[in-house]
Amino acid sequence: MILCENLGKRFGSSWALRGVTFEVGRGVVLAVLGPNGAGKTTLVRILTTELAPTEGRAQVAGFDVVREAEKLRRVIAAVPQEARPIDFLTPHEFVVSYLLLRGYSLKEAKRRGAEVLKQFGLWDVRNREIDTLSGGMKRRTLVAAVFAAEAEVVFLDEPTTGLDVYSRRVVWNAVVELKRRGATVVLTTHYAEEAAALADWVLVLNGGRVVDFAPPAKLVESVPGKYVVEIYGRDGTKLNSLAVAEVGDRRLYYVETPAYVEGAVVRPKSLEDYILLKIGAVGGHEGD
Ligand SMILES: Nc1ncnc2c1ncn2[C@@H]1O[C@H](COP(=O)(O)OP(=O)(O)OP(=O)(O)O)[C@@H](O)[C@H]1O
Repeated sequence: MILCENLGKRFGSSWALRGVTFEVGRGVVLAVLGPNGAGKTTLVRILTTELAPTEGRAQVAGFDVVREAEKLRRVIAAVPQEARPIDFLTPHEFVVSYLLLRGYSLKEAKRRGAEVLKQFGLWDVRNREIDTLSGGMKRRTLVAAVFAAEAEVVFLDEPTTGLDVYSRRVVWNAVVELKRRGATVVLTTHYAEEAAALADWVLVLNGGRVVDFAPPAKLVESVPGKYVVEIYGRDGTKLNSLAVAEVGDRRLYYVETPAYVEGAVVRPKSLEDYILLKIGAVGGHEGD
């Protein structure tokens, strides 16, 4: 359903993406993880036909992103990173007009619109001007419209950034339902727990290169030990740890068995630990 071969994008003299190769099938949720500037948005922009690659090739739903861009646009839907719904419309008007633009009849657009506005907890505010809604509700309106469109491939670039815990889960449910319907979903995120909760496959980018491409559980497995002892401003060298991640004065010790240290937090390892160890160690945090 999505195929990239040696995909690269250069801006001026620097490469935002280089040598990106991977393939995912239908009904798969792919999370793209990586630090700021890793190339996540550039990849999504190429796959949604917004940007042309400098080298390599990519296919989405059987269409080449350059040569068959027109056809491809009909079977995908996307929420770009910083997109906002049109302010002077209401959520109802916005969702219905989005569906009309995508070729739904007015009757179908209204029916489907009502369905998703309820599902996304926007029914009570459906007739308020979007301008008067909170940032999270605006973002939910946008995701609701894209979700309503029943596209074959859906791209969500940081769909839950800035959302409260309830709204985040509303979006998560939408992703699960898209997958259940057989859609392929590409999701960029900075939240490891989001990727762990939703993704079948994770593409990890750093500095424009693929660092890993694997199911989330495999990435967690690659973290040494079973537990993490997090200590702030103190030494934990007596813990016999298998690996250590350092974030300023905070040290994370990866151990086989949980150990008690005063003032420490002990927890099972997670996908976040994979990122801290693998990306934290090699990554540059541009723009942080
Ligand atoms: N239009 C552009 N012109 C020049 N450089 C660009 C352009 N778009 C992106 N870049 C550069 O390409 C690199 C990758 O950027 P991209 O936005 O894809 O990263 P990202 O992983 O989405 O980052 P973030 O997590 O901060 O959103 C960065 O170094 C960025 O500065």
